[in-house]
Amino acid sequence: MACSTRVGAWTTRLLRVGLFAEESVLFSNNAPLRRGHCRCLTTSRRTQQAVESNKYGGGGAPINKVTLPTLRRLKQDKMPITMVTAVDYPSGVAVDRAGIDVCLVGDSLAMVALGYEDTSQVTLDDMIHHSKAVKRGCRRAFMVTDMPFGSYEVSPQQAVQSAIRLVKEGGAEAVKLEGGAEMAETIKAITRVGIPVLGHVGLTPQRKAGLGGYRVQGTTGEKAVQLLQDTLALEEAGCFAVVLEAVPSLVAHVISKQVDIPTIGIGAGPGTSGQVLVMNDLLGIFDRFSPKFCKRYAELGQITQHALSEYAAEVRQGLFPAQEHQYTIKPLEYQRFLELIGQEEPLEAYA
Ligand SMILES: Nc1nc(=O)c2c([nH]1)NC[C@@H]1CN(c3ccc(C(=O)N[C@@H](CCC(=O)O)C(=O)O)cc3)CN21
Ligand SMILES: CC(C)C(=O)C(=O)O
Repeated sequence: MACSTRVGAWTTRLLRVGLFAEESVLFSNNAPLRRGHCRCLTTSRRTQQAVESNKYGGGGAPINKVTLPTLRRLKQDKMPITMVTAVDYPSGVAVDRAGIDVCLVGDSLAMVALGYEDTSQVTLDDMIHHSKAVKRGCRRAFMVTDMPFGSYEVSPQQAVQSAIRLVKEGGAEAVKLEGGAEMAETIKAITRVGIPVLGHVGLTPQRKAGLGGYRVQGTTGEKAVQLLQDTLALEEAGCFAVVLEAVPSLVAHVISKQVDIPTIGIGAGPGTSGQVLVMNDLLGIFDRFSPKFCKRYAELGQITQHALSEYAAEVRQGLFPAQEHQYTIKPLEYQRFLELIGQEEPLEAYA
């Protein structure tokens, strides 16, 4: 029984990778598998079809597009939902190629892409501009855009108008907004016009000043109850999932068990239905702060710095461009060129 459950989970896992990764090493005939007993799955017809169908059809939606039912199914199958932020076309492409389920155009782009101190100054127009770029690269993942501070708090009407712009102009498939029970009416108004809403409780960065900084939330019994009530209110209001940010793992786990919708954690431990990180943090290209919850999977900041310094040094030393980076002209044409401009002396050879 336990064994078949495990194989079942692995079937799902393998199918997901096959469905979503553009060049899946797991499916090449002699690629090593992490679990030997699942090798038979690599040759199953369904899997093969999944790999072959993993191509974008002429301008239409990719065959294996992630939708709300996909996310519900992942939670049902106890498969962790993966979510990461993107801010532009290349990061959108990277999310899609990695087979990430949800691509968040988070308002953290204020800090990681625009250099603001916090997320308070980023505008709806900024979010639309970045969403458009991400969407051009990210077509398979489900794209959610953050409603920026000031674009939804005034009234449900204001929120609906802003959400419609994010969908219509930015290409968002859903919107995310921060806050608990007090946002219920707003969430109902947005979902009523057919726009899915992702909730966000715990550390809500747009309320940084009110929270007294970027601090862990729900750390007392009473505060944890409040967090649970807020999450239940968001579910009741119609959110398709809720982000839990910077809360103790035990609290996030209990909350996740109490709601039917998926919970996506950032600094909320492994007991949620999924995880989200800011791409710049996990790639090591943001160094203004490093929250405890962030794991750096690469040091691209260092790699970038090294590459740029080396380029500058090579240009200064005359090592770049080398022969292989240059275009040529036929000798006779070059001769003709010199004659036409009346230049008799051939130039000195390059240094
Ligand atoms: N690059 C980036 N990554 C993020 O995760 C992120 C942003 N930007 N911008 C918007 C918010 C701000 N976030 C933050 C920022 C700092 C901490 C932080 O330093 N937290 C302390 C907690 C201290 C405590 O309360 O004990 C930590 O040590 O993790 C947490 C979340 C999350 N969001
Ligand atoms: C940290 C994530 C959840 C976010 O809200 C953002 O990137 O803005």
